Amino acid sequence: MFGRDIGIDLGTANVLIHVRGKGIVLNEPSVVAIDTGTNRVLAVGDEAFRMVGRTPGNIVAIRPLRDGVIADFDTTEAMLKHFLAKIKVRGMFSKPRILICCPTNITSVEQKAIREAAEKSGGKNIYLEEEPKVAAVGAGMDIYQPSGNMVVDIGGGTTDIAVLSMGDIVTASSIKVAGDRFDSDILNYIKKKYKLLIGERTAEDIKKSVGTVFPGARNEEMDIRGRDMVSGLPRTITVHSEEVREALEESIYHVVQASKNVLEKTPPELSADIIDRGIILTGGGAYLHGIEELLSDELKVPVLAAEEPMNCVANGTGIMLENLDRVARIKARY
Ligand SMILES: Nc1ncnc2c1ncn2[C@@H]1O[C@H](COP(=O)(O)OP(=O)(O)OP(=O)(O)O)[C@@H](O)[C@H]1O
Repeated sequence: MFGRDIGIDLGTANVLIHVRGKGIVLNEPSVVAIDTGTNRVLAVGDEAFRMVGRTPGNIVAIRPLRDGVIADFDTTEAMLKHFLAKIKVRGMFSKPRILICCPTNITSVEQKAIREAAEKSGGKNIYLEEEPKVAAVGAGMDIYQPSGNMVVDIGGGTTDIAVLSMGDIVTASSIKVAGDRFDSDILNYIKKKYKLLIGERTAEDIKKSVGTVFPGARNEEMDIRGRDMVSGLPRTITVHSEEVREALEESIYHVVQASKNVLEKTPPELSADIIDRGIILTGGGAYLHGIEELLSDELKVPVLAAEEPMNCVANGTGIMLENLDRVARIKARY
C-alpha cells in the first residue's frame, strides 16, 4: 500500500522523492526543457537531461535550481508539479504530508512559493527542512542526542557543512562550490591547457571516471573529444587523473577552508564528539575519488562517506516524517 507521507529532496542537480513504506520512487535530474517561442515546458527530468547542450535554437534545457538558489521560480514550480503528478499524488494518496528539503539559502518568499506549489499538487501538511540536518539523519546519525555530529554535504550547487546536536544546527556554513563548480573547473582547465572546448557533461564524465582530489591517489587516463578552439574542428586528447586533481585544487581548498571554519566555531565539547565519531560525507561529491583521505588529512579528524550518499537526504525525509508521528504520539500521551 502507498504511504501517506512523501519526502522530497529538491536538489540543484537531482530531485528524489521518497514515499513512506516504498522508499525512493523517483530520482531524476533537476532539468526542464522549454520552448522559448511559446514558453511551453517540453520535457522534465531524465528526458530533458538528454537534451542538455544538444538543443536547437528554440529549445533551452534549464536547471532551475542552479547554484543552490531558485534561479527560475516558475520553472521550479512546474518541475515540482510534474514530478508529483508523475508519482500520482492526487489519485493514490489521501492528502499526504510532504516534507521538502530545499537549498539552504532560499528566501522566505521562495519558501512560501514552494509550499504553495506542493499544496496545489495535492499535499496537505507541508514541512520544509534544512538540507544538512536531513542529510545527517539519512546518513544514520542520531542528531537528537546532546552530542556533536558533523556532516559535509557536497551536492551539485552547494556544499553544506553543519555541526548538529539535540536535533538542531549548532554551527554551519554553505558555499557555492560543489559538483557544478568542479565540472566547470575541468572544462576551463582543458580549454586553457589544450585550447579545446568540451561540454559540461564531458567534464562531469572526466570527474567521475578518472578524477581524484588526493595527490598520487589515482593514475588513470581517458580519451575525450571536443572542438579545437583554433581550427574549429573536432579533436581527441587524453586526460590524466593528476590533471583533474590540479584542475580541482582551488575549489577543493575552499571546501577544506569552509570545513575548518565550522570546526573552529564549534564548542569544544562537541568537537571532542566529532573526533570520536568522525565527519560524515553525503551528496554526490562524497563519491569524489580521494575526498575522504584529503579531508581527514587536512582536518585531523576521521572522515567517512555515508552509504549511498546521494540518497541520504531522501532517506532522511522518510525518517524525519516517522519522527513527526513519534513526537505527536508522545505529546498525545501527556
Ligand atoms: N562518482 C562521482 N564522482 C564525483 N562526483 C559525482 C559522482 N557521482 C555524482 N557526482 C556529482 O554529484 C553532484 C550531484 O549530487 P547530489 O545529487 O547530491 O546534488 P543535489 O542534492 O542535487 O545538489 P544540492 O545539494 O546542491 O542541492 C553532481 O555534481 C555530480 O557530478
